[in-house]
Amino acid sequence: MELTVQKIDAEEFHRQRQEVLGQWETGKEVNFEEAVAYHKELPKSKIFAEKLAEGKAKGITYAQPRAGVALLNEHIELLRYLQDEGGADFLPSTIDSYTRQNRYTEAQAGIEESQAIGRSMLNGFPAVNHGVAACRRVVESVQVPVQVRHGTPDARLLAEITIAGGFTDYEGGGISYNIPYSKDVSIESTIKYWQYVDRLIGLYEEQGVKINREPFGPLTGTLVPPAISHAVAVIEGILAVSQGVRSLTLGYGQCGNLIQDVAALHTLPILAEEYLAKLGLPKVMITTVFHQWMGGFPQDEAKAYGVISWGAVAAALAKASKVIVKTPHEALGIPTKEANAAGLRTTKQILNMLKDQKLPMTPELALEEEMILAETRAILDRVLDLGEGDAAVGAVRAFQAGVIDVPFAPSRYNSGKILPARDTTGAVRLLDFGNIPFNETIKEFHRERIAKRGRDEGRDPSFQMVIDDIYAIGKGMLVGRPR
Ligand SMILES: CCC[C@H]1O[C@@H](n2cnc3c(N)ncnc32)[C@H](O)[C@@H]1O
Repeated sequence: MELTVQKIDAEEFHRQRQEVLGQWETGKEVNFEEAVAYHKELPKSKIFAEKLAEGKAKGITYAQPRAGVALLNEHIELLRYLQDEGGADFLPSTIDSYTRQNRYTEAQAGIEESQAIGRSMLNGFPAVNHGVAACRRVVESVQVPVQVRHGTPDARLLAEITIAGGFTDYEGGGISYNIPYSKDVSIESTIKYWQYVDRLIGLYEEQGVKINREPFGPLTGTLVPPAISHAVAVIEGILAVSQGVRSLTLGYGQCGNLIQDVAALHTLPILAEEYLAKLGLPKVMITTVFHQWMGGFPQDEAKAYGVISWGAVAAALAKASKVIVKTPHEALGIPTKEANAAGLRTTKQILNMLKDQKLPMTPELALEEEMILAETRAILDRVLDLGEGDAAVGAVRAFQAGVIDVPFAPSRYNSGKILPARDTTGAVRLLDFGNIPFNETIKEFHRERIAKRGRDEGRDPSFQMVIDDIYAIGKGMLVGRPR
């Protein structure tokens, strides 16, 4: 099938579906018509898009953790704990790494090992192996909507199983779950895999079943400038809506400078609506998700709570629809349920205290918003030029040309020529622009701010700044100042 943004035709979808449902034995549990009927029985309180719409109308910022363990009963116990003790407004099921790589045989071995040893030997919930009925037990065991969170390049079977299993939100995308998660998988192949996922959700939507889609905003989560992650988020939104998705949560990973982060959250939905309209695509519900700092964390738990709190402040002042919460065990590994719940309570304390405040518009905030809009438009317009109007073709060509370039990405399909560094206020700028299509005005904006940092620190801007910034937060700072 040649790459196109156009809706997958019914025959091609059906052909793929036979193959996908045969990839593991639990695929035969999926019955689309039965699953539609199951979804229609779900109470409104368990439908992600409905709760997001309520929150959007009331200006609420919801809190959601990441969480997943190998065995079904323990996973349910974990989610209930995060709901009851953490106050989670939404729940995840974070999927294990074997399942993310379609290695269901190893996932099965991990389940058996976990049963034998009595603790989770997988770093997430192996939903494909557990199957549809088990997913429904998860959904029926909690009071709030549940979302599939993962990092799967070929996420087709996982989508079939979990959506038939009652999950009402599905994270990821053909770019955002490739570039940061794979080394050697073509962008064309993962865009196609994810067009299947979005078409499946389009088919549910056509039956009146709302399934929300959340492209993975942070990408590598390491000094990713807002315009880069916004460009990917908007493209994945275009690809999803083109297949029939009607409810999108677009995401952004905290960078750490409050003005920049608030400007990023304000501009993301504006850009999405602008480009969906430009391409003549239908209006859809757009919400936003703010990810608390995705880079290196301090080991000291008190400092970790500081980072978590700062992420909660930025999410609240940006009026994000949802914030994804970190835990004080971030520097250590998979958090205990107690640590996970603690991160949630810290976050909700901040959200509750700040819910009646907002960051006033200032010249600095207005300028930051103007720059993010101009930068993202420069990238997206070039993507559409390269694709001759087709966002799917344009995305592949844009990565080939380095027009989209994600810092610190493992994928060999990513140019890796750009180099980000913080300016003296901690905002993320570009030290090296690679082939990103920014005009001289934009480049000067970045250069002069990084030059100012150099003067403040008595050193020439260099790669050392980048290295210092990568370790800064883990060492208790934001800007990687020289010792
Ligand atoms: C984008 C994913 C990175 C983040 O995702 C967290 N993460 C991964 N797997 C689990 C899990 N099984 N339970 C709780 N958190 C998890 C990591 O800590 C990190 O913050």
